[in-house]
Amino acid sequence: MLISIVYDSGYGHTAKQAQAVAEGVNAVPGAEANLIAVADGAIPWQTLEASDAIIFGSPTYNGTLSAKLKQFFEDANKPAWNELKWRNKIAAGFTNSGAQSGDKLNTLVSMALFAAQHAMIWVGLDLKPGNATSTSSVNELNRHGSWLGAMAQSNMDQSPEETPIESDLKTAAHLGKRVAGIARRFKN
Ligand SMILES: Cc1cc2nc3c(=O)[nH]c(=O)nc-3n(C[C@H](O)[C@H](O)[C@H](O)COP(=O)(O)O)c2cc1C
Repeated sequence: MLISIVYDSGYGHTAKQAQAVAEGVNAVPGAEANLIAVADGAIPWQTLEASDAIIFGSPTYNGTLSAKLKQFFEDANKPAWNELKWRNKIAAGFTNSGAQSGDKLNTLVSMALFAAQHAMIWVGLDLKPGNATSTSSVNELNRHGSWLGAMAQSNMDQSPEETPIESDLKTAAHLGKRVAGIARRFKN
C-alpha cells in the first residue's frame, strides 16, 4: 500500500511535519510512505496514480497554500483531473504556520476543496481538541483543535530542529497512521 505525501516547505518546518506524517504511515503494517517535495522538480504523476492515498502538506503563507503547492494543484489538471484519475483515492492534509491561528484553517479548506474537485475521499482527524480545558496543556495531541486536518505551529524565530513542538509532530503522525489504516480498509 503506497501513501504519497506531497508537500512544500520554504524553510523546513513543514518538511518536519511531513516527516512525522510519513512515520505515522510507516507504522501501519503493509503501508509505505512516499515523500514528494514539490520544490524538488518533476512530479512523479504515475507514482501518484498508483498511490492508495495522497496526503497534501503546505506551510500557511498569506493565509493560504504556498505558491508551490498551488502550482502543483494547477499542474495536476492534465495528468490527473482530465480523466479523474484520482477518483475515490483517499486524501488528507496538514499545514503549519507561524501564528497560533495564522488563518491556517483556510489552507486545509483549500486542500479539501481540491480533493473534492478530484473526486477524492477526504479524511480528517479523529482527535478531540487538545489544550481546551483548564487542566490541559499544549503537549496534548491536536492542540489546535482541528478536525479537517493536522495543524502545527512553528515559532518564527526557531529552526525546524526546535519547532514545531512534539505534540504537533505526534498529531501529524496520527494523521498518517489514520490515513494508512483507512486506505487499507478501502483496498480490501
Ligand atoms: C510569505 C510568507 C507568508 C506567511 N504567512 C503566514 C500567515 O498567513 N500566517 C501565519 O501564521 N504565518 C505565516 N507565515 C509564517 C510561516 O507559516 C511559518 O514560518 C512556517 O513555519 C513556515 O513553514 P516552512 O518552514 O515549511 O516554510 C508566512 C511566512 C512567509 C514566508
